[in-house]
Amino acid sequence: MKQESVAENTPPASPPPLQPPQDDCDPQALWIFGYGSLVWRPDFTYSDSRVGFVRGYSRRFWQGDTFHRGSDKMPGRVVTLLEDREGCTWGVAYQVQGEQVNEALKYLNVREAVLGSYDTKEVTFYPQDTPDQPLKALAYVATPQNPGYLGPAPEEAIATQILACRGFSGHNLEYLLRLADFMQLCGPQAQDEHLAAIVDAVGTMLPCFCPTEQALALV
Ligand SMILES: N[C@@H](CCC(=O)N[C@@H](CS)C(=O)NCC(=O)O)C(=O)O
Repeated sequence: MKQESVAENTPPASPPPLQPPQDDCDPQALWIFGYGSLVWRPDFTYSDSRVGFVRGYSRRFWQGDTFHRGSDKMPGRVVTLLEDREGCTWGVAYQVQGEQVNEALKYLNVREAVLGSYDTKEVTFYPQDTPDQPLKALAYVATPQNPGYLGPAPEEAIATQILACRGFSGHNLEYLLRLADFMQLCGPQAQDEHLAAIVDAVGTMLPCFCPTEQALALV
């Protein structure tokens, strides 16, 4: 068997991993921005949280999901951020400090990157109460280059897909309605026309899909 020198089979040095944005006040701290399921189910330990928004992005149900809210045969639809100069997306920023940082990043790498095909991106987060004191935060964004990306579709078609899908984390309808609940809590200044149009389409179709008591059993 040909003896390869170490140099021949040593993989090229990969670029250093993207360093997540650090909190200026505490270099050990990190803010993580959630705008989909992270809004209601962060499932990692954090020290603080803020409701607020990011500018320059719109939220879209354009990412397919074959694990959490769908399957290989029937992929569900979950949200990603679309670059949009006029866009504004409301969500929750979570501050992690000390050991929480690595624990959160390890957990989210599996949940978001490995299972969800999301990449990380640095965003500027504006807390609702102190929009004049923005924070650098890490967001998980599904780009059009990832294999699960479904892209745009009429809201009625997205609603039909959501009504029909479920995965290991539950029904896709729960994902939609919990996000809609969060947006209700943010108040009238938090608008998401895309989300509202899908919720309206679901409301119109749900009675045709199944009687009310069955619909309630879905979530
Ligand atoms: N990255 C967005 C979306 C996250 C998201 O919804 N990711 C899916 C992975 S495909 C997830 O974690 N789902 C868990 C669930 O549906 O409960 C966020 O910050 O919330």
